[in-house]
Order: sequence, then C-alpha cells, then structure tokens
Amino acid sequence: MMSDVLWEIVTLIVLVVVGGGLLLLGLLRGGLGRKKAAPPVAAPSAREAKTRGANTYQAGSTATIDTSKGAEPSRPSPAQDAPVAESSAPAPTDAPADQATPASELTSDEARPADEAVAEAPDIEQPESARGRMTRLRSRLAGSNNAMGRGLLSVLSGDKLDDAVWEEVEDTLLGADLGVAATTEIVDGLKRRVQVDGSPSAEQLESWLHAELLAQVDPTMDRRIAASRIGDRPAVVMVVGVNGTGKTTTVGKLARVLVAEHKNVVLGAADTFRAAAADQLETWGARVGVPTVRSDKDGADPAAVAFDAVKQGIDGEADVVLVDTAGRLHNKVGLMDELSKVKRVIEKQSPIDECLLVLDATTGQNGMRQAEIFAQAVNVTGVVLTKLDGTAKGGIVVLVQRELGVPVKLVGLGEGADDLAPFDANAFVNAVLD
Ligand SMILES: Nc1nc2c(ncn2[C@@H]2O[C@H](COP(=O)(O)OP(=O)(O)OP(=O)(O)O)[C@@H](O)[C@H]2O)c(=O)[nH]1
Repeated sequence: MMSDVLWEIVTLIVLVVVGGGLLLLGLLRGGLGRKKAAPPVAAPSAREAKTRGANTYQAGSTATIDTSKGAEPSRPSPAQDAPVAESSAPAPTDAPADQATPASELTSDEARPADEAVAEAPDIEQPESARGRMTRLRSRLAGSNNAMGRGLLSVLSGDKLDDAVWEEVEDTLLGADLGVAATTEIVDGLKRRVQVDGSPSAEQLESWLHAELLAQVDPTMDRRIAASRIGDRPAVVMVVGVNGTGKTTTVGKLARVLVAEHKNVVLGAADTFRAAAADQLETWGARVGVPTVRSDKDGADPAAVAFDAVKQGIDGEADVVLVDTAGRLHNKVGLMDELSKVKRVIEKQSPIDECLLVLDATTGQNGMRQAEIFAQAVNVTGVVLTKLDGTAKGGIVVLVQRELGVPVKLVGLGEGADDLAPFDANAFVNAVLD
C-alpha cells in the first residue's frame, strides 16, 4: 500500500518535470520563431540619408557669381556648333540630353559624392575672339547679298547708261531694302560721276558704286559697345526687341564675345514672359562661365530681375551687365510701360549705358515699324541685325541707320554660337560687291 502511494508520487513528479520542461521549450521556440518571421528593417544607405537631408537648390532671384569663369578652359564642346534653338535644352554636359539636368533643378553639391559633382560640372567653353569674325563670316553675307552687287554691276557694265539702266539700278537697290532716300542718293551720285567722266570703265563704275554704298553704310559711325567698367561701376546694357528676332540668342552670343575679350559679365533674364527664355539664357551663360540672375517664377516682375542683375554686377565688380527683356508687341502700350519701368528701376542704381535693339533682317519694312515702336519706349543706342545670313536684303543696314539715326553695331550671320560679329562697314560693302 505504502509502495503504491510512493510510486504515484514519483510518477506525478516525473510528469510535472517533463511537462514543465516541454512547456518551457515550446515557449522558447515559439518566441524565437516569431522574431524570425518579422520583416527586416533596412538601414538607410548613407547616400539616401544625405539626399533626404540636403536642400534642393532652387535658383533664386539672385544667382551667385560663378567663380569657375577664370578656370582653365576645357576643350570646345560640340554643342558650340549646334543650332542656337537647341540651346534651350538643358545645360551642356557630356551626358545624353535626356539625362542632363536643367541648372535650376540641380541639387547642391552637398547632396552628392564629391567625385560625382566634379564629373557633372559643365564644361567651360573658350569662345572665339570677335576680331575678324566678319571676315570669317563674309561668305555667309556674300552668299545672299552679293546678288544685289552682281546685279548692279552687270546692269552698269552694259554699252550705255540710259534711263532704263538707272531705273533698273534703282529697282535693285529698293529690292534690297535700302529704302527710297538712300537709293535716290546713290543713283544721283553715280549719275553725277558719269556726267563728269563721260564713259567710265567697268572697274571705274565698280569703284564708284563701292564708294556710294560705303557712304550710305557710313564707316564713320561709332559702333563701339559700352562693355567696360565706367568709373567704379559696371557698364549696363539693356537688350530689347520683338520675341523671335533672336534677342535671347543675341544676348548669349554677345556674352561670348565679351568673355573672349576677358570681360567679367553678368546676365539678367528679365524676359519673364516666355518661361523658357531664362533657362535658355542661363544655358548660354553656363557655357562660358557667366552667372545669370533670374527668377524661377513665371511672369515675375521683369524690373525686379533687372534690378537684381545690376545689383549683382555692382556688388561683384563685373565689367558689364547684359539685361535681356521681353518684347511681345500685341499690346503696344503694355510693352512701352513695361520697358519704361525696367529702365526706370535699373536707373535707381545705375545709368543705362547702352540699349541695343535686336531686329530680324529678314522682316524688312515690318521690322522697321517694330523698331520705331521700341525707339519710342527706350533710348536705342545701337542695332543688332540678326539673320543677315538668310536674306538678300542687306540694304536694311542702311535703312535702319537712317530711320533710327543709330548705328548697326552687331550682325548675326548664322545659328552657331560664335556667329555674331561686330559690324564692319568696309567688310560689309566688300561682301556685297564680291
Ligand atoms: N540664321 C540665323 N538664325 C538666327 C540668328 N540669330 C538667331 N537666330 C535664330 O532665331 C531663332 C529665335 O531666336 P531666339 O533668341 O529664341 O529669339 P528671341 O527673340 O530671343 O525670342 P524670345 O526669347 O522669345 O524673346 C532661333 O532659332 C535662333 O537660332 C542669325 O543670326 N542667323
């Protein structure tokens, strides 16, 4: 009896010990199993953490002066010869176009590893010197405009110089957009010389024609551009003109001309009407290491942008500030008001030393009407005639100078980045009579 009770107690103890052990084991295994099944929490990569923490750089209304301007020039970029229309694409890099990042969207260098930032820095191009550009581009000018010269010379080289011949000379000059007054003066001048000389040789006639044309183009006009510091401040150049005439392109090309002359340039993107205009200008500037002052807001106040650009030019001791403006003409009063306001606001800090009017040479008389409207709003000091490579109407040079009383200072002779040349009266007449 006693041994039966003992056995029952021993069995009970064994069961309790084994059961407890199993329970403990089960609990332990269950706990570990649950831990294993939980998804791992990935630790953020160092790069992700930095990017999240970094501020995205947004170009504000003032840009910092790009100190890379003085940096050693890199090899010329193939983009230099690309059509200018393509310059509205993102800033030139060696990356394919769809990978290139517009300057306004760049993240600050803090956000990327140093080697990456270096690899993506835009190449600084070395623009071609402006000297002799018109001679280099002479074939472009001659290509379309020497039809007028050849026509005149062939008419004048006939057997006799009668009324029919003079009429044909007049028609050719008028057809090349010289305008009535200049045409009459040229024909009268030639007639007078013929009366004195009797029967001139073909060479003599050509040299008279050269002299008459040159007198009309007027080599004595002062075609220099205010682009050097005046006293203790930068020169301020305002560029006006109808959209599509090549205004923004001209400001970009002019910046290149000035950089080639070792000028320290600041660009002001005060054409806030067309959203892409500021990007386009900034791209031109970046190519030659020139800072662009802009606003990222569409339709921002152009006068405020112009003010900031001039301020940056003054503070940074630049040589020259080039201010691009909008030129929509559908509302003449609005345009005049806007341009006058830009002018007024700039003049709170500095006089405007130069106001260049950009005209498309292919628009002929229509362009002249536009020119007059601009001349009423601002004090135009010089004309840039663009697309002279694409027209046989080079006589517009003479017409525009007569009508506005200001010289043609620069001519656009192609879509290439260095196809803007200082206007040279002799080279122009030589090309026409080539
Ligand atoms: N053939 C030729 N094309 C030119 C010349 N200058 C500019 N262009 C072209 O003219 C077109 C218009 O140029 P833009 O600079 O965008 O015109 P814009 O007047 O500034 O227009 P907005 O920026 O809207 O004010 C572009 O396709 C240029 O490549 C030139 O001298 N010759």
